[in-house]
Amino acid sequence: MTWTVSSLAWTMLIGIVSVLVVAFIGKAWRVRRYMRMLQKRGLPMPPHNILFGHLGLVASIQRSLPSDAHGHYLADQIRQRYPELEPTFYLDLWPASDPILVATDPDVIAQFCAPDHLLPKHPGVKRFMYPITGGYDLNCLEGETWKFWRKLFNPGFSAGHMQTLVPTIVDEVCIFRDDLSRRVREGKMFSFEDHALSLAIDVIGRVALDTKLNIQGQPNPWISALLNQRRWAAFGLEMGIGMLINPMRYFHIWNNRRIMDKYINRDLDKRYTTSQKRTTSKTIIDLALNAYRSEDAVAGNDRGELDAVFRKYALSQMKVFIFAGHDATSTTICYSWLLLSRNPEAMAKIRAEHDAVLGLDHNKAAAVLSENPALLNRLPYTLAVIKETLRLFPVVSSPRGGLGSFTLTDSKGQLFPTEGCLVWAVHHGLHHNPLWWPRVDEFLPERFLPDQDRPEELRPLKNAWRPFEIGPRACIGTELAMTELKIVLAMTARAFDLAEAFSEWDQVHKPKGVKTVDGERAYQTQLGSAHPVDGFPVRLAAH
Ligand code: HEM
Repeated sequence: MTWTVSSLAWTMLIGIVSVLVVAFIGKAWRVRRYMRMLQKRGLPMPPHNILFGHLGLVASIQRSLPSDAHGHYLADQIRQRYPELEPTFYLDLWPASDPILVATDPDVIAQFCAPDHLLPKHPGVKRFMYPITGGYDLNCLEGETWKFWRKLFNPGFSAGHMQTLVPTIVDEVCIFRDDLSRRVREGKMFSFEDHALSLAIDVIGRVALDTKLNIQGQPNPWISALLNQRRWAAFGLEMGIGMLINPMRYFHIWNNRRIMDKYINRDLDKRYTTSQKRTTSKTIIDLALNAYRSEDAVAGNDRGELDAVFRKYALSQMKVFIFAGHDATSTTICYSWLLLSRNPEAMAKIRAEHDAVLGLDHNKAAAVLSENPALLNRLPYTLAVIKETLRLFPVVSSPRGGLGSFTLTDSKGQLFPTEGCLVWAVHHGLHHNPLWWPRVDEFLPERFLPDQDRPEELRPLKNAWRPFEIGPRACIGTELAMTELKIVLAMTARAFDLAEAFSEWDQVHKPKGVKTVDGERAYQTQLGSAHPVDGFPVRLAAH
């Protein structure tokens, strides 16, 4: 009997494995044949191998890059290897990914991000966001549910509302500037990114939760859990199968979520019970609670406490704002400082603009801005520096899911089917393509000056600058990010001189393997979005 049961179990196991192997080979065959069919139609792709697709090419690119380089470098690395390849092309990385349609052509990207022609988010977005938000957040939602929440939160990010937030942001930047002054006195190498991250978290804490998180003062358990959660987030197989199925990954995701939810639930409940009335506040938490109270008012309900469905969505939304609200902004603070430190002429121009608009005493910039927030609109060179930083170091890209009925057309009239594809608007590839950008690798803020102050040959092409994406799913936090970045530069550019300290960092940490991307040591690494590698080590002096 024992023999019979065990042989039955073995037979079933072998049967299941055989079915899986046959399904795997069948799918591989279909994907490779599909790619060959597209290739025969003349659609662009790098040389395709019938057995391995483009896995060999990508493996060879990966070997030439640092092991922790961000995935968005891939598109531009392929362009460099195949300069005659069109800016929209297919990549076959199955089983690591669905077939990919890489888009670095502004007009092609505009076709699937446009209001009347919008592809849905790729399922990888939800997979990626799941550990961080649970997946019921603005970034992951679709259709009517997405529209409802987007409309609800839009007033919290309007340009007018941003002006009212300037004094609050200035308060937080004062702490940032004082911490940097302390670093100057210490005279040691330190991670600039740690300070930028803490600042951006404190700012979004005030804007979203109306709470002074004070991360710049001391660690906070729920924010530590959120930051730790980024390590476990995966779009696809990029962290390797071993790590994906590692039980410890699931334990960390569960535990971090437990810690985050406890804190945010407490805030939600406190806010809801202390004030049962609608408020005029435009913080994210109040906008969400107001909507809930309105539902009650219309239905004549008195639910006493928040219901489970609302709580699930509200929690997810608070987390996406705290996460997205600090992540890309802090990276941009780092890279704007890096680029200014490498370009003394640009640094001199931005300082001159601040002297002219905010007064000669940089210590008074905080008071001047708090009193007159509209002065931020009179800093065109500062704005141009930020835009050029986001061109050279974009932080996020836009992955969409292809549809059977949905075809893209390039300038030659070639039709690109999208069914079953990850349709990937790669902002890094778009911003680094010499087809769209003259003197593509140079830091030239002048590109983004108003028409009368800009050399005509540097005029940016329509739709080619899209670090926040364009269209209905564009970043809701654009105004906040731009306001915050301008304030940071206005309050710090004249106070400090920064020197990147990667050589010193390397001497201490002795990293192994390749440590540059196209000669750039301060390359971007994946941690949530694209972050400066090694925490951006610097030395700072008073200016
Ligand atoms: C430099 C800073 C930032 C950059 C470069 C950036 C970039 C982006 C991009 C490219 C998208 C679209 C993603 C896609 O198409 O799949 C996006 C969406 C989003 N961003 Fe940002 N972002 C920044 C700052 C912020 C801030 C400060 C907040 C919050 C206050 C925020 C919240 C969001 C949210 C909630 C979405 C999803 C919007 C929706 O689908 O309706 N971001 N961001």
